[in-house]
Amino acid sequence: MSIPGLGQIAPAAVPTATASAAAAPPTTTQVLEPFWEYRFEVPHGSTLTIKLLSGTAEKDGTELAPNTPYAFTATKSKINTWHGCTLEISTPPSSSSTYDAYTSEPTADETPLVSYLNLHFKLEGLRAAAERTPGQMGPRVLVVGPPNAGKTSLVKMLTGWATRMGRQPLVVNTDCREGMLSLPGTLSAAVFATIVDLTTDWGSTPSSGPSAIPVKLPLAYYYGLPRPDDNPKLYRRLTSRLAVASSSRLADDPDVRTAGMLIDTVSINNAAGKGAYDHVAHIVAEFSVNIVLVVGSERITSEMQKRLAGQKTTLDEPIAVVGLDKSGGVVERDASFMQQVREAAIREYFFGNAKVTLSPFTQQVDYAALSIWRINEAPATSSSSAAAADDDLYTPDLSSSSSPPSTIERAEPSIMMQNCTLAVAYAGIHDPPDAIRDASVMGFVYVADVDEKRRKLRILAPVGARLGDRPLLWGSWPEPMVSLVG
Ligand SMILES: Nc1ncnc2c1ncn2[C@@H]1O[C@H](COP(=O)(O)OP(=O)(O)OP(=O)(O)O)[C@@H](O)[C@H]1O
Repeated sequence: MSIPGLGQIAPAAVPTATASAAAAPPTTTQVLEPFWEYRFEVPHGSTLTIKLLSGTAEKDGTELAPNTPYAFTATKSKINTWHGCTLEISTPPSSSSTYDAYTSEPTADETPLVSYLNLHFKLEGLRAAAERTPGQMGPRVLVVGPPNAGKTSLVKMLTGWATRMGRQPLVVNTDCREGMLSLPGTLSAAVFATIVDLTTDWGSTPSSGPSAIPVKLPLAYYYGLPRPDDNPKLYRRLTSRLAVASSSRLADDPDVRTAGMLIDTVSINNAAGKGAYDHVAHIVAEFSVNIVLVVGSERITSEMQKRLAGQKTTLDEPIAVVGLDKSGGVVERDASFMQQVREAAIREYFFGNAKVTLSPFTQQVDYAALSIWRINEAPATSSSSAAAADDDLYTPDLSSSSSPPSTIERAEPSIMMQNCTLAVAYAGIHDPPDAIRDASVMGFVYVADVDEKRRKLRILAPVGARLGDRPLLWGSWPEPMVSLVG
């Protein structure tokens, strides 16, 4: 069997479990030659444990410690090696299923990992140059591409490699469908100065419990809708807020400034119209992006080159658009897999994971005690998009002087809120709607039950603070869960 760009697949599983050890987890060893990668898919409810027996290996840029078991669940990913390694793979009997494991032929000029690593060294050169020149910023890199191109994986690898070289990049997630160190529906940014917990996506969402891996505290804004086009004005408003906060973080901290930014984005699919490119152009302008990486699409690469031709950043630097190959190993994650991932993230936020158990506080709250604000969908109308279309590139229309009308409105609690996750805004309940809309997120609460007769809500919160003191933002993403508590 052959995977485009990665040559011949050579299954290299060598069973080591003996027939007599029937109760022991089935264990195999995988021997990986230099540049090979081991791909695995673990469904929900299953666990796959990987231990590095010898050599060196990494997952998305973060090295595996030797002889340490890493348990993966509900994930599709890979372990790769530059120098060769031996991995021990075990699947506990309780696992309902596991997928086949593969290794790929070591073809250095066919694996995009080598070009990704070269790119990292190029970025490293820019960081070193920024270090030599006081006040200069390191690269601000934006990763775009079609769905399932490996964009997030690339951002993770560049982050992992940068932190291993002692850099402290600011990593920004503008993909509202997935959360980074936060729940889905949020746009967030965090400085990565230490390693990522490689059994999770980006590391766990900061919670009230202890953690073995240093916790990264993100700055997050709640968008609460699945697509930027569901409310383009709000999406741009919040990305602009995030950009302002990110730029000031870079200005304040020389280590972060020289490391620069790595920004993940929402996918641009084939049917994407001008709006999708306008969102990208907005992010390029607001974050002063000087390198746009396009993964796995010549069409998007040439569209971006056309749109950004001759453009300069606010610092008067040219903007480079670089097309990169997609890895043949990237897998599609279907809607139900992703829904389970979102549910697991919410569950983990309140109840912890296999390593840390959390006990959320449950409170009965009167309707009248809460200040809840609904985030509405407000797709661009044809007249407003026509107005925006008069310029091929992004025209900044969201400066603080021309604030858009508020896109949130006061909501009376209702049964519609049952099983919804609400964001707690860093604002006062008497603040004007625009200030509440623009506020960053303190945390989340979950509506376990709505009693319409008694006009009470049963709410789960990670800490026992009074809920009436802060406005709560109610969006439609992440979607209501089946039920978090019995
Ligand atoms: N070489 C690989 N081998 C196996 N799995 C991989 C490989 N590269 C990426 N993946 C997995 O493929 C899935 C999709 O990758 P990723 O999330 O990076 O893509 P994306 O372009 O960001 O997706 P989206 O369109 O959802 O934003 C992830 O589960 C990722 O871990």
